[in-house]
Amino acid sequence: MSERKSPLKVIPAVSEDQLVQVLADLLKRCSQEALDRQGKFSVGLSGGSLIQLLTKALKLGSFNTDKWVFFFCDERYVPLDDGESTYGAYKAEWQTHLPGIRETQFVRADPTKSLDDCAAEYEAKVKDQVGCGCLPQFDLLLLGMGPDGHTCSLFPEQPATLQETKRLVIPIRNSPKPPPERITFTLPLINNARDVTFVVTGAGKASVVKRVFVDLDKEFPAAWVNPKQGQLTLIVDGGAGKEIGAL
Ligand SMILES: O=C(O)[C@H](O)[C@@H](O)[C@H](O)[C@H](O)COP(=O)(O)O
Repeated sequence: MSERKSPLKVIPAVSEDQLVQVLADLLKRCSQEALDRQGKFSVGLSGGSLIQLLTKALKLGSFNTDKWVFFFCDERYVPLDDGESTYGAYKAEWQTHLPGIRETQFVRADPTKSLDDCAAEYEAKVKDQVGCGCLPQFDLLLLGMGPDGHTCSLFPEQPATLQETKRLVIPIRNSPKPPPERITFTLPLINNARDVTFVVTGAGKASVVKRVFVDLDKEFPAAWVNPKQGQLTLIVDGGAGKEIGAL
């Protein structure tokens, strides 16, 4: 077990409605702080169940999102119109439910480039648009966690990815979860964010939630998320939080 740089804030939710409300409250606080500070709000998105939960939270909050910019903490290396694309999934969902969000507010990866170039170019986009010296600082990263303890596209089977110190976005080959090729944020970028929030649901993840967030078991990539100065938050439902006494 190793120390956290800042205390973990656990927010349990008894129902999906409550979880969506918690997420909306978080977005309200983080966006307000960012807009007051720099007139722009940079958010890193993840895929999976977060897509629909976030969509519901954005609808609930009725936010003015004009100055919000959306990045991808990881992305599958597939064409943008492929059913597996995380960007594609957000685009489809938000076109229907949040038509006020413009396509230009997404900072997308370019899968027409080679995988290495795609990752390097995405890093350049992050540096250019999030800025703040040589190590960009996101206002908020929204992360999911798989039952294997992966987060972003940092998988337990590929521990070398956790040792990256220079590159902020790296290519992933042979991902244990399909599709095999991806790009992902690395720990230096993730751990430099002002707010990092995991949203984890389902009883199937209860034991890994305990091993990651209580035991800080470094076997699991999610346990390496430890913001240097930022706030780490875990939003869980009753199932995912049941072994940490969250509810
Ligand atoms: O690219 C992917 O394969 C997914 O984005 C994946 O990394 C997901 O974020 C986690 O597995 C958590 O997903 P759930 O919240 O749906 O379990």
